[in-house]
Amino acid sequence: MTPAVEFRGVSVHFGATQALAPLDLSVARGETLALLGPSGSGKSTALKALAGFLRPSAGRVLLDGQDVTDLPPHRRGLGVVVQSYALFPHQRVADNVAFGLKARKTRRADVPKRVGEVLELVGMSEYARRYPRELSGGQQQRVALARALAIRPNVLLLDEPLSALDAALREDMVAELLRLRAELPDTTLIYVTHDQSEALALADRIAVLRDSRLVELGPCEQLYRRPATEFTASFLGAANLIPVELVRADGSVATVRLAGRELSAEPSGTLQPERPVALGVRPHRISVGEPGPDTFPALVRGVQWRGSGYRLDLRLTDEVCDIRAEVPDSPVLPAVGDRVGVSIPDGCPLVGVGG
Ligand SMILES: Nc1ncnc2c1ncn2[C@@H]1O[C@H](COP(=O)(O)OP(=O)(O)OP(=O)(O)O)[C@@H](O)[C@H]1O
Repeated sequence: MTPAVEFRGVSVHFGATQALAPLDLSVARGETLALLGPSGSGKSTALKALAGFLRPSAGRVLLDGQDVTDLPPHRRGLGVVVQSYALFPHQRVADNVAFGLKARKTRRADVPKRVGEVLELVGMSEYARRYPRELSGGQQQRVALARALAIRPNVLLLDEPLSALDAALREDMVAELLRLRAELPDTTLIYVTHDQSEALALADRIAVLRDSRLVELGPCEQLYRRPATEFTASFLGAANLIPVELVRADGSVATVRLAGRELSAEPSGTLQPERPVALGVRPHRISVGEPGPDTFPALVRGVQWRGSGYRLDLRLTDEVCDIRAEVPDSPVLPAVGDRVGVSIPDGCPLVGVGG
């Protein structure tokens, strides 16, 4: 089937700076793709090239199989929501939402009905006559969404849409977006974020960007459970990367050695024979207890209360490797300076390091 969105070798330069290395990426109709990466990794640049806000230095952008590289933004038929809601302050909510419809010369008589429909969709019907300043941040963001949806776009682009909101509101908005998602099954959604939990919650697939390059692309669960690169492992879920020695690799199972003990691991991606490897261990999968013959000796270097549990900063003493553990609240909690025993489960992903 023809992809809804296709980047074909799209690259962007600003003078000598490469903001986006040649990107090849297809997004299916109805799919949600998250572009995830740290600040400056090229996410917004990719989105702007797609929206037509900047012209690629090379490559083509296709929508539904049509080359739109030379079309201005308003002729691409995309819905766009950016971080700062960019509502018109002197217009009421309903007029803000109607803006795109009028610009597209929608029949006058159809405008109020369409505005009503999308305000209903985002749960803002009662606020149609308010001004943006009379709304909370979350409500303004809903209006911005309604405005983008009013033109019934096949593709909706969201650039860090929740980053101006506080943590609790962000979580509510993720739930809202999921509900909206279910109501618009044919709309393709491209969601730019540096927040891995938003990407995991919303996306079907995640494209991980680093230093202007796509480093990994795949379904959320695959990237989380079997990241192919150390970067994805550490960025998506903040895995500890513990250097280990590869004893043998046999398809989907490998045996590794850490501090003289063997563990089984799951190699993801291709392991290069000469390249060092690391075990990607999520902080919540590490357990901490009394030192014993089946545990790795460690020194407690930091204890932080996190409400629902504790974060422990530990040094594996045999390996001189620092790791983080997240442990539930417990009556017997280690203190800084304590010597403890760390257990690492079998089956953690094994990734190549460097290169
Ligand atoms: N107009 C510009 N002129 C020069 N360099 C730019 C311009 N826009 C972006 N860049 C550079 O291109 C690179 C990618 O920027 P981009 O905004 O796409 O990153 P991002 O991943 O969206 O970051 P953030 O999460 O901080 O928004 C960065 O190194 C940035 O400094």
